[in-house]
Amino acid sequence: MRVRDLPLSPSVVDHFAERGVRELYPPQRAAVDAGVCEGADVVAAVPTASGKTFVAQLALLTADGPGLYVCPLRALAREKYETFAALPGVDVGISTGDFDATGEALAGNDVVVATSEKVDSAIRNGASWVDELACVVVDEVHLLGAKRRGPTLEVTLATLRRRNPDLQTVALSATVDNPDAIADWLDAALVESVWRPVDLRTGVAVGGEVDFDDGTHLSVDVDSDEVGVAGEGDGDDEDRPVEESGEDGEGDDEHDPTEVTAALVADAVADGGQCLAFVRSRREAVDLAERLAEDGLAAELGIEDAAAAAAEEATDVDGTLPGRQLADCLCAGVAFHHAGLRSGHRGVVESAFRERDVACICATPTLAAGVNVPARRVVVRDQRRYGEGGMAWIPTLEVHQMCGRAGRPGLDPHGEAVLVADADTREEVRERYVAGEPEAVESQLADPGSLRTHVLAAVATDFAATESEILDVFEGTFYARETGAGSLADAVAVAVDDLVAAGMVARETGGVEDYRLVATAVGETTSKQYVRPETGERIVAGLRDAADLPEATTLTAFEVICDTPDMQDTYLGNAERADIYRFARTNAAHLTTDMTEPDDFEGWLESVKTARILDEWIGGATVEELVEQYRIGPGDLDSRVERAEWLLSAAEALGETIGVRVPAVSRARSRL
Ligand SMILES: Nc1ncnc2c1ncn2[C@@H]1O[C@H](COP(=O)(O)OP(=O)(O)OP(=O)(O)O)[C@@H](O)[C@H]1O
Repeated sequence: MRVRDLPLSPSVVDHFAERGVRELYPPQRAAVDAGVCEGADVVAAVPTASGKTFVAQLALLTADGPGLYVCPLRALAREKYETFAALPGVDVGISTGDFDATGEALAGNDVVVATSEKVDSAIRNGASWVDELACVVVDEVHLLGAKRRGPTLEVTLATLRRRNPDLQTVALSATVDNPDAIADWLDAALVESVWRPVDLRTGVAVGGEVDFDDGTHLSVDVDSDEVGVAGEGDGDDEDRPVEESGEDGEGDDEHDPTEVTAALVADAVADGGQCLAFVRSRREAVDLAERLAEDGLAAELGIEDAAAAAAEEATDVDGTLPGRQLADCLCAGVAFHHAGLRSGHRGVVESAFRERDVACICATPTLAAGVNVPARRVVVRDQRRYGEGGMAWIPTLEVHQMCGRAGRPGLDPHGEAVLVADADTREEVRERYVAGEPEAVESQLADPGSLRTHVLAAVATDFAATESEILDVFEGTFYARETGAGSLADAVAVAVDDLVAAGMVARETGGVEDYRLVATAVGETTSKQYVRPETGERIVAGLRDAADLPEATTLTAFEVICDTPDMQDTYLGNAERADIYRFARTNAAHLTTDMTEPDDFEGWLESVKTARILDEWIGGATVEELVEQYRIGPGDLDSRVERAEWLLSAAEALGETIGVRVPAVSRARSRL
């Protein structure tokens, strides 16, 4: 099937032809056969990098009105926005920030690219453009199974479909175990395929010997003189401490996973190929990159000048320690990539890799989630990482997404993914990740925190005034389709009680169930400001306490907003604990929490650390100084500043709602 035979304008056909897209890939053809160009609801579950974006574009370009492309990650939204904006004659808008705005400016666009949080927020704030949509495309729909994002995604999609029964829904998924359940939920045709534009072979390495699943074998020379650097884990999820990782081969360089990885990378680069190497934590990514930088990969690939230019670009972003480390690695043709890097640095790394100015990126699994960086060989050095219950195997779905980055269409005869194991883990690694199926997607809507948030939103937007009406709102969710909305009844009742106790919802007498649920003024503001009920409650209490302090300062304002579940945790190392403790004691007069009060003292001290960082930031400290002093990633600082702006603006709105004015809040916000 040819692109020019599709119902697309000639300029759009030319646009695709210029990018080498003339014939449809088999899964794309299947999506067309399923009616994606004629308004049909379609779920496409296909491997990484097999052309899902084109299916999205087909649906959006042929829809009978404006389209919405919902994307789980902001970094990805920007990339997709640029892809769509390049289409001739299509007006594209993007909406990823400003949690409390309706985004009415988006109304005139043909296509809007947004995160599900943004769409949810727009709905809560009464945006009318969502009712005009003809088509919604949800990318990475398997993220329904993610703890916080998943419930927002399914409730938002259910709400859009309830408000607009003619809405065409197209959902794109990685290969998962139950795509039929997702298709069932959306009453959509299922396109399921394992086809890939480049064949992928996956192998397990023990020492320098790799056995691939297609029966082929590869031997690489592992340098047994090197002393491995894997050994001091520091942080994942991504910045929590991790148990030592040298377990797989300490004292035996032949099996040191880092040296095996280095040998696999060197082998691919010697053959002119680029690599991605995945490790469990940020620290490991930096350590591995620094180790690989010793191997002269830039010279091997003949990219010294381009590598030096990429390093210069990285230096231009900032002068922080991670920035300098990155620039040094880039000079040697190697990079690292993780969520603690600033988006500017991540952008330099991604585009340098696409331009072939970097031989290898050492990354945490976040890179595998959607960013388009195909490589000849992918090496997954770590398959276990630290989680809530200790070291645990990484989900198969995630490892498959990493492996799926192997193989560049038209350039490589096949992609290669290698999982580094040892003699003891070889079989388990093979069974889990080579022979094993990815996990099924499971709804997380029953999680009490998520349910409280979405119950409050349903009441505050007047979609529901009784518990049974709340269940009606949830009727269209994946959870309800899988287990029946009725099974949520008890959990919804608990959520309502919690919200009443928190002063977010009130029971007014009268109505079909003898009472009506209404949002209190605080509940309404909390929902509109897009903060969680627990955050709203903490801010309200904090503002009242702050108003009673002899002198509330900007530190007070930051302490209040940092001690909420909507602010990210900031890791507090052993060495810093005493210092932050002293800081809290010295500044006790400016804090709303007495040191004897918190149930979770550690958590509160972490909040004080974040508050202190933000207070120093508005006091004029540079990114370089803060990164150095608090061992925080520059990207982490950026994201905390951004969240602080949002939470301070929510605090101002809540202060207005309860009639409590704390000038320090506005001062902190304007200085931020
Ligand atoms: N029919 C086609 N012919 C040639 N190239 C194509 C075709 N369809 C897509 N491509 C190219 O294949 C590459 C991967 O496509 P795309 O990014 O859409 O994959 P994806 O499935 O969305 O990946 P991800 O798993 O990252 O979401 C892109 O460079 C795209 O231009």
